[in-house]
Amino acid sequence: MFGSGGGGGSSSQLYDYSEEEEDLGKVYDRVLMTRLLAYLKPYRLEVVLIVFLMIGYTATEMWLPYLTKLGIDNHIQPGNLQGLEMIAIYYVLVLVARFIFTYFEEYRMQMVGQKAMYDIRMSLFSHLQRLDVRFFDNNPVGRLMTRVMGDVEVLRELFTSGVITVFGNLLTIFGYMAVMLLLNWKLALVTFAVLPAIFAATTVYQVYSRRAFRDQRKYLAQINAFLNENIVGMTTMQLFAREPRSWLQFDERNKQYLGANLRSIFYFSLFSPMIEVSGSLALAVIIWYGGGQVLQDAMTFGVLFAFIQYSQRLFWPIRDLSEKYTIFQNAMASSERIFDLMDTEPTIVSPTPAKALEALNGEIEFRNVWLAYNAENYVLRDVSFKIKAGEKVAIVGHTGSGKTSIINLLCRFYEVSKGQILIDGIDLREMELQDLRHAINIVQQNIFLFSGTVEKNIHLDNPEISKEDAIAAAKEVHLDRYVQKMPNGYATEIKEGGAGLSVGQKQLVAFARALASDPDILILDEATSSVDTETELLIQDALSRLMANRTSIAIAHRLSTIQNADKIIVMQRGEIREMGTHNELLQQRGIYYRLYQLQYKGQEVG
Ligand SMILES: Nc1ncnc2c1ncn2[C@@H]1O[C@H](COP(=O)(O)OP(=O)(O)OP(=O)(O)O)[C@@H](O)[C@H]1O
Repeated sequence: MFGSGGGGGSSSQLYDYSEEEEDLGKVYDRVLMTRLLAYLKPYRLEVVLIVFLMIGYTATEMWLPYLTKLGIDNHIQPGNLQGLEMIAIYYVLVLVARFIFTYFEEYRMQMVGQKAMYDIRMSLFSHLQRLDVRFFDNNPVGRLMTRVMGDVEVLRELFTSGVITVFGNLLTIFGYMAVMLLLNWKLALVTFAVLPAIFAATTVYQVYSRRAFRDQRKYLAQINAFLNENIVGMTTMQLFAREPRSWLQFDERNKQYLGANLRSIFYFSLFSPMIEVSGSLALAVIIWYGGGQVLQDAMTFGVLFAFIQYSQRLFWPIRDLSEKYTIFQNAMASSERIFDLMDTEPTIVSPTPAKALEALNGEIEFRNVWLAYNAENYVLRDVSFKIKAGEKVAIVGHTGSGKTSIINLLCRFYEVSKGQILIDGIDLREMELQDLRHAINIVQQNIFLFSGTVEKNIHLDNPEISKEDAIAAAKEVHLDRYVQKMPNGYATEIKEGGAGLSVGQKQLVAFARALASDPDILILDEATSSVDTETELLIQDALSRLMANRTSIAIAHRLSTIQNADKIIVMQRGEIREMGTHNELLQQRGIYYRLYQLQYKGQEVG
């Protein structure tokens, strides 16, 4: 008995994705199979057609040896050439029919498989889009990519050469056996005597190849994860001259993968001739027993000749079936992981019914808010504050003090553990998520630019933002002057991740993006990286334009931002320790004062 597939669970080790590849799992699981077959439902007519094509193929295929028997027994042996050409014509016609059946069956089957995979990929992707940030914290990109592309590809094999062809294989096997029994049941039974040997060879092959196969998948997953991490982190690796170490680590994984591949090939190389030998054994038996019968006139030579062909054709579907075993096993493991992902429900969802939001004023209140990302490990403790509509607030504090966490909660990327967050007096949890995210715009520290034009990176395909709006926003935040210098202006293609733009330019693109969407509340996670003085002045001016006439919260790293703030919230170890204006807080000579001396004072000019 095989254990059920691993699935789920997060790995803390760097490259260890093995736990989810450990078990190859069951060959057949009714629940999984039912869910999988549901994806064939929209194509059930196609499937019925494929089954008919398959029956047609098997039926035509079975005629071929029989026609040779007719030719030998009725014409060649008695020396009666009349009608032999008709048999030759029939033979060709049957071959053509078989070709047509094969072509349509194969084409339709691949098409249904591809369409079903398209559907699964779409539902996986839209499911991923609904999942909340916490899920992505725990699931590395590599793993999710494997789900959407790798695991789904395994299922394609199940749909195209698994489910339906098993039926075809069984049909062929039983069809041939029936015809052989009808032609000469004694010779048929003698031929079938070889079948146990084939089944034994197949079983042995399955047992040994399974382990090799499992290792293959495990090591491949590890190589993928390793490659992913190393390519993404190539610059850091080169900077720290880690190439030789990484080379050795890759070599080790590559060797393991090679070993598993070779083992798998070894078993297959052994299995293939074993099937061949069994086939030849059947041939020997037929010649020996059948030949004897022909000499005793108990059987015609044509039947013997047909039997030789039937027996050879019988072994291919049997061998095919043994390969299906692996396909089923893989598909069950993959589908278990895919459904695991599909069954992961987002924890942060819109309520039903949600409160309808008219235009927001942008008043924010945190009421005794607590947050723990993990268990009872609170990173925000009893945080309470109010921000009036249109106020500019700066949050400051040492690293890890909980500044980003406040923003994460306000955008409802995470749920509060205790307490309440209200916008215009409405609890976030009572709002439609779409409405909330529409009302808030966040300029993050790591600005994400999509591959596409500058213009697209500003309006992000939002139909409410026209090209003119996008350009106006770019002008307002001083991005325009840089875009004008680009080869194609706003139509200039930006590479994925914004490679080719400077840090300052990227920030301006993000500002233009935020301004164009005209949010009620603006959140700014200020970048710490410094830019040249000229750009810095442009950024500061852009910022003040961006923040004008709307509620804004900034995790502040700029002196200008804190000086311009109506209120500064000072965080320490997850708690609000001080709150007030720049001057008020300086006078208190408390945490802010020290922080100011350490972090901000140096930015003072003159
Ligand atoms: N996704 C997460 N899962 C678990 N713990 C987290 C997560 N994000 C942050 N933390 C933890 O919560 C605490 C507060 O982190 P937070 O990012 O809010 O601090 P911060 O003040 O914004 O720090 P920085 O100035 O360095 O960005 C830290 O101890 C951090 O390790």
